[in-house]
Amino acid sequence: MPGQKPIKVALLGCGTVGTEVVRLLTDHAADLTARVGAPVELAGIAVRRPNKHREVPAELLTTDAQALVESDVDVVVEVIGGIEPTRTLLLQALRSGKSVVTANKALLAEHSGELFEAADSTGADLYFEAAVAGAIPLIRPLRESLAGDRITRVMGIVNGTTNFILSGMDSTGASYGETLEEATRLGYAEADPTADVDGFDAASKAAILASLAFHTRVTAADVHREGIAQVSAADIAAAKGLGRTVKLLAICERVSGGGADRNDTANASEFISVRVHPAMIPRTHPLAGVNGAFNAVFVEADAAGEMMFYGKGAGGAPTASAVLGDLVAVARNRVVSGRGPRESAYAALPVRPMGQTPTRYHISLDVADRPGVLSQVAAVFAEHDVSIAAVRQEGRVDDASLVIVTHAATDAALRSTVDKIGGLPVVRDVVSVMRVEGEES
Ligand SMILES: NC(=O)C1=CN([C@@H]2O[C@H](COP(=O)(O)OP(=O)(O)OC[C@H]3O[C@@H](n4cnc5c(N)ncnc54)[C@H](O)[C@@H]3O)[C@@H](O)[C@H]2O)C=CC1
Ligand SMILES: N[C@@H](CC=O)C(=O)O
Ligand code: NA
Repeated sequence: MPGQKPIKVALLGCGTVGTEVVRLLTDHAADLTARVGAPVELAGIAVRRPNKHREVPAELLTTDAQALVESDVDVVVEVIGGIEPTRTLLLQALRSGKSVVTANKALLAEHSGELFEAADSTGADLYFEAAVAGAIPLIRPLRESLAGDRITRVMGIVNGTTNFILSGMDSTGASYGETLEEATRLGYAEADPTADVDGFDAASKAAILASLAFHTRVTAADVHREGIAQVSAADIAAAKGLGRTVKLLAICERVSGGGADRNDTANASEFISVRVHPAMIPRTHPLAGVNGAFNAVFVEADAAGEMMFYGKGAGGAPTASAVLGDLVAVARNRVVSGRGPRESAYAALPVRPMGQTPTRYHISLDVADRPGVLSQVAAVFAEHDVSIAAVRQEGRVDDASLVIVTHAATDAALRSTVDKIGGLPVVRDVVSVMRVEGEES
């Protein structure tokens, strides 16, 4: 592209992902120029400690991220993470007409509204493929490919660290601590791994997916969130014994209801439900075979039917691949003075609280092996209006295990049922209580 003005890029952050972004930009410079139609030039890299980055050209490093954003660049690529200073830096970039590419799901899940408004104020692009499911193309399919369809459900495994831990516990019996350490060493875990383990990372991703799928602004605060800290070896063993496995699922659903006011969930004609929690799924379910740091997401749409997206959801290189894809897209837009998709939140569907979202449960109990136990337990379920779908009892010498799977029940009904059952003299221990997904109800 002789004579074509270069697209100048500011990179904010040079950790696990940033280092790989620099490598891909450098290694693929000629191809990127050909694909964009102009040279893509790294103008500077903002870091905290320049002496820790011997792998990147020293003359590009700066500790002044704000000055870099204010300089004569076209695109700001943000791979620092967290809310501040990134929110301020990206608002500044967008308000001065610079396109932004970010991998920062935590920021998008809380502040996408103001970021999109800042982008609209100047016609800048905001792209974020890396923010959900790393390398897997998922944001672009939802924002563009499926923009003409009606998406009804998005469900999947969107956190590599927790999937690495749960699949390790399931296959090798490895301890929770060991696998978390390994996930951190491999660059999957967030700077603070509690964001992964407590489900915050998956909840941010669920908020982004639900916003795109349902044309509604959904924030992390709208997402019901449970992490994996409470998943015990007993839960994993109970699941295995019944041909199931435990996964941390992000589930975004369109649900019919009975009004149109976003805050009036009792009378809305359509809601959405957005939740992240561990669940037992059948070992035959396609998500059961998604192991290690891999992610997989099912999307169901009226006309398209069912689709599954699978691949590497974490790690430096896979995430950098998604960042580079976005960089090429925004750079191409600048070359032709075009623009990518804006925010689409016109539907503004109400989010149904988890308390009104029934799910199925698996309950394992250690009980005394004597006549009448099952009827005592069943009576407590009936008393709380929780309907039993299946029961399995296995006797041992002096005690037995009782496994119950319910039809869909609310959290509140299930909790009071389990509390009362735990207090029955014939129940020795409530071994495991977990939601069940992926089975016919
Ligand atoms: N590691 C992964 O697998 C994935 C990460 N992401 C997201 O990518 C972003 C970056 O993640 P990682 O590279 O893993 O994190 P990291 O912690 O390895 O890198 C972040 C870097 O930013 C630097 N930094 C912090 N504050 C700064 C400031 N004010 N100015 C300049 N540099 C600053 C840190 O020193 C660090 O080197 C996060 O938003 C993360 O959620 C998204 C998908 C996958
Ligand atoms: N910490 C995240 C990284 C990618 O988003 C994960 O484990 O999936
Ligand atoms: Na992605």
